[in-house]
Amino acid sequence: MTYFLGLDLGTSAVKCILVDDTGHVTASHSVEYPLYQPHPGWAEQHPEDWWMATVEGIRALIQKAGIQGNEIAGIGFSGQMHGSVFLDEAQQVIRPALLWCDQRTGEQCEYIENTVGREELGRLTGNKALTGFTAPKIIWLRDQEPEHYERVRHVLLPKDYVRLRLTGEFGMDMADASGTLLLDVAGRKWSETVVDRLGIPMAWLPPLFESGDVAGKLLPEAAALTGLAAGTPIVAGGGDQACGAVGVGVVRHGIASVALGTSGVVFVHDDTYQADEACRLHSFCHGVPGKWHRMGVMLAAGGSFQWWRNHFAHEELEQAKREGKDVYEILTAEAEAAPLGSEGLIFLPYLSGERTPHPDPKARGGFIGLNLRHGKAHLTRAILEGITFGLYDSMQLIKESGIEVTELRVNGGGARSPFWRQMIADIFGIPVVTVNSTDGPAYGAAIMAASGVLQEDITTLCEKWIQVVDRMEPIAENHNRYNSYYQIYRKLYGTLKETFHELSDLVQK
Ligand SMILES: Nc1ncnc2c1ncn2[C@@H]1O[C@H](COP(=O)(O)OP(=O)(O)O)[C@@H](O)[C@H]1O
Ligand SMILES: O=C(CO)[C@@H](O)[C@H](O)COP(=O)(O)O
Repeated sequence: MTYFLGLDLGTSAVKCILVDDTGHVTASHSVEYPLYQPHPGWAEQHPEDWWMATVEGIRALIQKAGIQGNEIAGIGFSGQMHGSVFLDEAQQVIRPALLWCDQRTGEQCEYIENTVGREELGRLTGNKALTGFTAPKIIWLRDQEPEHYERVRHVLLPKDYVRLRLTGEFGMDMADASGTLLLDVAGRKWSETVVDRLGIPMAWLPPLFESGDVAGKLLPEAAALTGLAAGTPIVAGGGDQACGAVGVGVVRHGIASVALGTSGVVFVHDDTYQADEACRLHSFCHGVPGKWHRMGVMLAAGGSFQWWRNHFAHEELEQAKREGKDVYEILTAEAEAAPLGSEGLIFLPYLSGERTPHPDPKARGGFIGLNLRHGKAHLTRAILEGITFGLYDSMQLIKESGIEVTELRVNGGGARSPFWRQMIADIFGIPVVTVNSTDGPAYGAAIMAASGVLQEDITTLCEKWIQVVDRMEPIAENHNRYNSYYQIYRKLYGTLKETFHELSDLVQK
């Protein structure tokens, strides 16, 4: 049997899946690694942790599946986007990587917009300067750690660093490169103008590939460590959002994906390059060669729910341990018992600041409307509702761009919950569909690997391999009731913005 290996280097773990040549997932294995927050708003990881976890994950997967490494015909890589891996002349990591959710680069974003010109930047890259993107991180290093900046010879994104260790080759796919703010997204090439105006040496940036292109072959030493066969082809893969969309079949108009990972994303496919003047949505290259996509990104979607679990779900964590259950299932069951609208309680999910639709690193979270009747179940439900309202904000921008969406395909950890899926259908007023693969980005990466090795296009493979297994219709009455809450939700950021900034500044002092 021939297999393809899909790897997703996520924020919390690397997820490894094995897919056979009919598209069936035969085994999976995840290995977690830590995230460091040395200061408020900072988020870093050690590239060495990604490498060790990937090696361990692949080894364990092969063992679990009971196959030989040489039965794997190709490898595809998905990865958390935007993170900066700085390498020196000897390809050694200079400092921990700054991640997509790191908010330290507000000043550098202003500098970039002033240096390149705000409108010019939008015209050249399709995007505006956002704190999570890679270019502001490079400028931050120049400003704050000049001794490190001096040593930089290569800048890579997270999965591209691990692929370098596997193959010895530098490379980056168009989809992930779009999130650097250095790509001419329309032209699918590095923007010489932006790179030049920011004084970043072009030699630091790797060669570009489409997602299904073979970007290297497995080195013998990496084969010995992982149990794979030397020479196995590795395709360029994609940023996790493009891979996730491919993994649920969002490769044509009319279908949107909703990703509920640590971040939350609403994603639509574009056949041609499209960007709105104000760059309110991200306009990026898709993982489908020659196609594009737009998306709105929330920074703490599943991340808000995870925060709630970590700090306020001690009883549920104990119960989960005792009964061998998933703590999120216990929490969502509690939330389901509270009434729609959480009896007048609204949660604002800006725990990590926000990107879409409020690009504001100083935005903060909150519960609005608390009264004495409210108990824990109300708060848990309000969190899920608030996250979903935040995603619906992105859908409003998509609708305003004239895109009609008739179906939503969910992926990411949050998509496991039928209660949350129905809530999404009800709030959006659009049917929510689940597909046979629940491994979104890793599955998309495996499709890209198969595309590169079998020389079949990604869209055809999606049509062959992906089937709809469940569909939830929106309930009209719930949509109307949620809409009354949403109208209040969408006013709250504007009302509280100044307060958020004052609070954020107090903590920074
Ligand atoms: N059974 C579940 N019900 C609801 N939400 C869940 C469930 N399992 C996981 N989640 C949510 O999914 C998130 C993790 O999603 P995942 O796609 O694994 O994230 P990442 O790729 O960022 O590491 C958790 O933080 C949590 O909010
Ligand atoms: O910043 C973005 C997309 O622009 C995030 O989607 C990251 O790519 C990480 O996502 P998770 O899968 O960890 O939520």
